Amino acid sequence: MPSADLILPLIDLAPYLSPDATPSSKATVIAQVRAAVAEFGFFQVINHGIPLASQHALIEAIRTLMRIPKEDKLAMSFLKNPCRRGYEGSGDTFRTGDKMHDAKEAFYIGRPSEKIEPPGFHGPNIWPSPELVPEAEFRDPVWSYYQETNRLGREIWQLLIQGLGHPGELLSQFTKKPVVMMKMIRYPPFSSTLPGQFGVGAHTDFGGVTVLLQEAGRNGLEVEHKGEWIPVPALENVLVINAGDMIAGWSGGVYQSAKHRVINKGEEERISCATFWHGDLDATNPFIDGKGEGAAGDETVADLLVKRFRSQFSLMKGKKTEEVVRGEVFAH
Ligand SMILES: O=C(O)CCC(=O)C(=O)O
Ligand SMILES: [Fe+2]
Repeated sequence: MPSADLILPLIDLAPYLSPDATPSSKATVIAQVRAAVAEFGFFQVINHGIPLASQHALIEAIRTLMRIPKEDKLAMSFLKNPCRRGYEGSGDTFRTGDKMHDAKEAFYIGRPSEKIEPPGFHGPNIWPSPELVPEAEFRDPVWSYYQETNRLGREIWQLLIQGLGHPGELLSQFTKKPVVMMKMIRYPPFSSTLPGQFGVGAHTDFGGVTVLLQEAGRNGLEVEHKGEWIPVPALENVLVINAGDMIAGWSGGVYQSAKHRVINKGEEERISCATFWHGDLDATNPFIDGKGEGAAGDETVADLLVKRFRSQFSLMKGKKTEEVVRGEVFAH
């Protein structure tokens, strides 16, 4: 049962991001973020720097894309793409241990690279042809939001690094060409969902920082906290931030990676967009500089992502390591 009493912390990022932020106003935000991620693994933010118009344009773009004919969406299937970019149909994701596949459909883009780069995290994006969806209605607003959410993901990473007592500049050693995947999601209305089916089944995120935009008023996200499910209200111009397993592990357990799930109980579709800001493929734990807290270990971002993708999805059962490494079974 979702708990009505608990709410996630709501953090104002202005005292950290604004041009007149001072060392002391920044320190306050760093402490708030540390406390929230240590307790809940999740928090919500205001004054995050992503313009409202850009959020609205993104949501409209996702809605537009999801309305094109099914066969045109399937022609862009992420299952056929070596870097897992493109369209994920309802039912394509089945987490090990789930009773039923996810109801959601989604579309993925990431850092664009001309060539497919092993192990399959970097490569060209897929876009619908302009005849199908004019660039002004999908590609342009999506790309512009991707860049904004990238900037915010970087700031949150820096906040987390500072929260463990390290200088924020450590991030520039950790990342020059980070893996940043963006997943645009549509949840069908409740009446189109099978009995017992979740929009997204309970899971933790795999990697670094997740920045989540929920369409205002379309609730459905719940976060597990001490055995209870906390509903996360979908509020206008409020983003949700959470830490993934890589951060939790690298922080030596100071930061939490909380389980969460989505059930759209409404009679209207729900649109959301999650950006997963991981880090450079060959980067190792940025929380270690010999000073602050942090766990030891020399695994890279690529090692941890591949390991998690292999263990979580049934899709991967029976797949050979070479196939995983080629990126054939890479999904969020
Ligand atoms: O759509 C949401 O509100 C959450 C999505 C999510 O948890 C995910 O894609 O990992
Ligand atoms: Fe998630």
